[in-house]
Amino acid sequence: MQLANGNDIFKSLNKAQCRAVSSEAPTVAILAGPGSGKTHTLTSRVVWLIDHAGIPPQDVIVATFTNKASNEMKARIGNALGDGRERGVIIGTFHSIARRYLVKYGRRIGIDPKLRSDTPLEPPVARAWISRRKAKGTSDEHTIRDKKGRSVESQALEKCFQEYQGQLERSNLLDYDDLLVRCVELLRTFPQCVSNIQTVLIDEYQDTNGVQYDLMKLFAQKHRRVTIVGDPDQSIYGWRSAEIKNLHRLLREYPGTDEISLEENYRSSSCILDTALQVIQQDQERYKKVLLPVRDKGTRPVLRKLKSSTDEADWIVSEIKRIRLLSGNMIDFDDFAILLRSASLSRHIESTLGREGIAYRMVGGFKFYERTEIKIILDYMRVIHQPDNNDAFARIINVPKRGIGEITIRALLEEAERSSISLWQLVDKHCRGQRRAKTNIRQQTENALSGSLIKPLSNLRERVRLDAGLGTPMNLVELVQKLVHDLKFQDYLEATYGAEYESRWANVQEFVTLTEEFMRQNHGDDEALPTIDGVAQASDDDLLARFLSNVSLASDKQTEEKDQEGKPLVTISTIHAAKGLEWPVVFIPAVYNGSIPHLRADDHNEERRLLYVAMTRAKALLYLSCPQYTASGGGKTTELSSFVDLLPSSAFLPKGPSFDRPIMSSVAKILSRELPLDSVIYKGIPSMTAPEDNLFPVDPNQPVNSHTTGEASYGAWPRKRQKLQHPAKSVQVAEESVEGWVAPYKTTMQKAASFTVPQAAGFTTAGAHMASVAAAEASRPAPAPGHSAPRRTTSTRPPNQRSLLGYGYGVTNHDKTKEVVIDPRAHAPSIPKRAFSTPAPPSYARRVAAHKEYQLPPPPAPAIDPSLASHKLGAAKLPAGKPTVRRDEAPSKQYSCFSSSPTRPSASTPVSVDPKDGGQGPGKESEDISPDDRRRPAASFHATTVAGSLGWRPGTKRPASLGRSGITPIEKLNKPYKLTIKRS
Ligand SMILES: Nc1ncnc2c1ncn2[C@@H]1O[C@H](COP(=O)(O)OP(=O)(O)OP(=O)(O)O)[C@@H](O)[C@H]1O
Repeated sequence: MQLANGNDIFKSLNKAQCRAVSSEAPTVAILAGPGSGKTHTLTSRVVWLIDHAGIPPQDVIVATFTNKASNEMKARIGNALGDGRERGVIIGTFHSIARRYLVKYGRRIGIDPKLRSDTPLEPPVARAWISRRKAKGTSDEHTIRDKKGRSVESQALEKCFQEYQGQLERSNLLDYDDLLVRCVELLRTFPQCVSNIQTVLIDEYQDTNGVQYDLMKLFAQKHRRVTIVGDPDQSIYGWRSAEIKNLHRLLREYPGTDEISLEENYRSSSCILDTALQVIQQDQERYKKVLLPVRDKGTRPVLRKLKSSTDEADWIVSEIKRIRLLSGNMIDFDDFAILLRSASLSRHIESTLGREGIAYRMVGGFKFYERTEIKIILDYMRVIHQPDNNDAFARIINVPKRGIGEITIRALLEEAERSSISLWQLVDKHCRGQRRAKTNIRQQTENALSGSLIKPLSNLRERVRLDAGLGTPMNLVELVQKLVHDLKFQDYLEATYGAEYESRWANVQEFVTLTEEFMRQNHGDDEALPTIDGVAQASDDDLLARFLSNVSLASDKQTEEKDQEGKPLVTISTIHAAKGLEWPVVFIPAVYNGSIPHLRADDHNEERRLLYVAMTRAKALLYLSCPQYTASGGGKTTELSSFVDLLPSSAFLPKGPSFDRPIMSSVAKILSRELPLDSVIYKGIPSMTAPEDNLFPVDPNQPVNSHTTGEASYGAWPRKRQKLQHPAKSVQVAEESVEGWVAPYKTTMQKAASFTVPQAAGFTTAGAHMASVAAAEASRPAPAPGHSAPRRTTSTRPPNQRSLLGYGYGVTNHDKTKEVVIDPRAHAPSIPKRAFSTPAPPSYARRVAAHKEYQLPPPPAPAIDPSLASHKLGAAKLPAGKPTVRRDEAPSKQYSCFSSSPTRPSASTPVSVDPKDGGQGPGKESEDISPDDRRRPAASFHATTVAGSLGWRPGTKRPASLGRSGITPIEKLNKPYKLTIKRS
């Protein structure tokens, strides 16, 4: 059908969608599965009704579930109509539409147009009861049970309800539920208010509750023209009184409804859809319907098992980076969503994203450190640490309530300022009776403050201070637990937030876990600076101070991210808030019993539907994960969610897929995007990047690969800064696959004199490193005559891990025969296989010697005062000038974190790296250094920082990565080749 502006809205619709859009029936019910185009169809129907059926936009009401959905829908209608007519459509959530009617016509039922909404109500049980009573609409069920399952005396509640309502009316207040209830009252009493409305359309109908159903009917009372779209399988708001039975009610009350089902899923790959359907089909009572995939098969969803929640977060972030890199940025950060059953699960993921400099947005809630309950505890800790922190003290002085009003707090602050003392000191003086006259603080308030704030906090302060000499000091975990206990914080949350309290309490528990982890990771003085002769250092053993500054850095980072408009952001969302949305890649962490299905959920079918909703948000790649323990180094053991456990193991891949060309092409096809050329993809990949999901073992009981193999990776930073390993091991990695070859060019590593000196534990300079390596090499006993030097291993890659060189070319045999054969591409016959077989690394000493052949630039003026040149690194155990340890005695750990990483243009990395990384990442470094460079090991420099002429010397073996023509290694990666590496 051509619109007036020439657009054809039917062009993007299938047959069933076209029928739904142009149905002449007064009532149309479109019931279909996820991704079948319900919202798309509803939007098109609005356009059709306005443009084709000629209904004036202002006579159309469209109710959506969220403001975001209504904004999007309005934009789409506007795009199709193209002439601004969409501005007339009454579109919004039920609440916002109801509010509009009450503001315009509410006076008729005694509502002042300047009505205000929302007011806090206590106690919570009564509040929940009242809310549910209002949500039921005309339903007459007025008894409920409280949280512990006891039936609540409805008479008493009724009285409470009447008093509550009376108070609201006297104050011209409407609470959230009232908006709907009073609008129903208005439209019943004065139907003429909606006499113009010709048609009503409802999105996400399965989540309407009783009063919303009443409203829908009242909006449409004149013409009884209603269109609804919904999916009973996606009903996830039962806990908010959504009623699936509204569907039957509609069919009963609107006979002749045109029921249309949409059977094609346009969103997800067929593999994702199959697995999601297997989950929802476990519910035997559901309304069955057909849902057929339209998209490519794609790859199977991943079910990844990890050791702990911390590992889980690290793995998610490493996978995000892997996908982004190996897709050549075809998939960017805003294509990823991490969907959580509860917001309290976000903390590890937020902190890992922050540490990695990846910006994210939080949908459906606040970021962890911005949550009220967390802010309160932190403020208490700040006051304990520094009682003179006026801001923090003023925020907690009446939280929980101590009978101090705003006016008193202001008066106290002013008095403190006049007297040039802190608020704490002032209140302390009042409480001791040392001060009286100037404030209006009353005696009983003083007592309350003294007993509930000053004394307990002073006491805690004494107990956490190491220098108090009061025996074993209280540690951070004990401090938080004691605070939470003494403040009766659980009761406070319950009394303040009612039904919402559980998720807030879960955040508090998560905060306790955070302190436990902090304690585990900070038992030593990890933040030591080099000691300098004659310059004394203060001891930094105040864990509370360190903890608080880490938190500030992390939360500053979150705040800064607010300003990153236009920048692609990873989305973290609750599953509930993700309804109706879609992303190319979706992660669903914490898939264990207790999380999903949730510990306190009554309705397991609704929990299953939640998982189904989450899984069906994914277009091309879907990842589920389950940590073995809920926290690192301990925590509770978990059990895989029974919804997933019931599925055959063949439904999932045990780890992320290999993103070779065929797989990435299929992903591109599903997303209708263009996959960049291999050469473009390779250019963006730092050398030595592990192309596989191999950073964590598939069996979480096995040790973590990255820590044991030292394989370079773009994965997460090690949680704890690595101590300096013996240099010999680093050499081994640096020399991988280039034995017998003398570097004919200078590398950044050889310009060690120009490096800056990072002064943190675990770091050394490249120069120091090279000198010690040369010394180690020199101290190696010469091989006996007739014996060749012991052969060094050519790779530290584990047998099951593919080299980056193999990416995109179909590696075969890689762990069975210990031989990696990278299939040739047809147009690469000129490079003989043997030329690249088993290249052995040259000695590092020879490379150092080679480096001497080149003239180094004159050394820059010393950055450090020569008088301080005798400084020694504190915790960093630097090798002595002449290492005595022989290479073959070297410890097996590999040092993979050189701070002397050269600055590299970070063209493909739009994320600016914040040196303030929450104290959990690397030390302060140049902001020019891209995150990838930060963790690029020394071994990788040679491929990317070539400064001299290229080419290879006759008589030496050509390195695998350097072609005959002397092209740079990275260019070589962009060319077709055939490579065989024999692993000895
Ligand atoms: N006929 C079609 N041809 C191609 N793509 C379509 C078609 N119909 C819908 N789509 C696309 O399918 C995806 C899902 O559509 P939409 O969000 O409308 O589905 P939905 O049924 O409302 O999903 P859900 O119930 O899961 O929220 C969107 O990306 C949409 O553009």
